[in-house]
Amino acid sequence: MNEAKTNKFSDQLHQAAAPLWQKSLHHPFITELASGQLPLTTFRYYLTQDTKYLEAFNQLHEKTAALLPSSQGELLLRLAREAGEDVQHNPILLQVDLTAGQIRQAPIAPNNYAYITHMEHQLSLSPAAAVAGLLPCYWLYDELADYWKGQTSPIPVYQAFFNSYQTAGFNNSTRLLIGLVDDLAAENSDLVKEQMLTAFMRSSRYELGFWQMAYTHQTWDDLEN
Ligand SMILES: Cc1ncc(CN)c(N)n1
Repeated sequence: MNEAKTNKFSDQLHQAAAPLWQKSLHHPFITELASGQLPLTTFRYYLTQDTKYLEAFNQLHEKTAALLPSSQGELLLRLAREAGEDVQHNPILLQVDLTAGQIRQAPIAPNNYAYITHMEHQLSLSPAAAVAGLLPCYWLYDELADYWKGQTSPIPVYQAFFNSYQTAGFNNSTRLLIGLVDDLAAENSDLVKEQMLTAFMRSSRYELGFWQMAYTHQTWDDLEN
């Protein structure tokens, strides 16, 4: 076994989150996307919430980059640009006739709100925790993309969604962010590393919650029941 690999902080993170990520991989939202059985209204709900999420996520990159030394901040902004998730020009939104106005008018759902708020909170703890909180968004979808390589959905727009994450740009951005997290862990104290682990695990839970939120079309009224 490669000792350098097993000593990496990101390996610890991956190991801790693996059971949660397995649940994401096998969530009914994902399996029904692949089988083609997912209702289009559910996919539209997901895309509506995801567009709001990605807008906030882009801003979080900028806020986090501003707290990092300039070389690390520039790297963070570059990998976000090169990941290929362009919320302004997402062809999948066009394919399901989802307009910017419809997305704006839809209320943000509780899990989405909590996930974004959680990532924003990390900014007040440490830049390293903020970066670690961003990582599951890349890394989980990169693993999903790998899993999706063997799948073909009978619904073309669901297949287009799978394909959109199977790009060298997304994979490369994920690798760069993992490297940045490892660098930050190496530079920081045990206390900060603990913050990083907590931020990463909570983001992983909110990722799993995101599928469930979309699958059930979660609303704020649901919190009363
Ligand atoms: C909620 C969520 N998590 C992750 C990704 C992929 N960056 C995404 N688009 N949306």
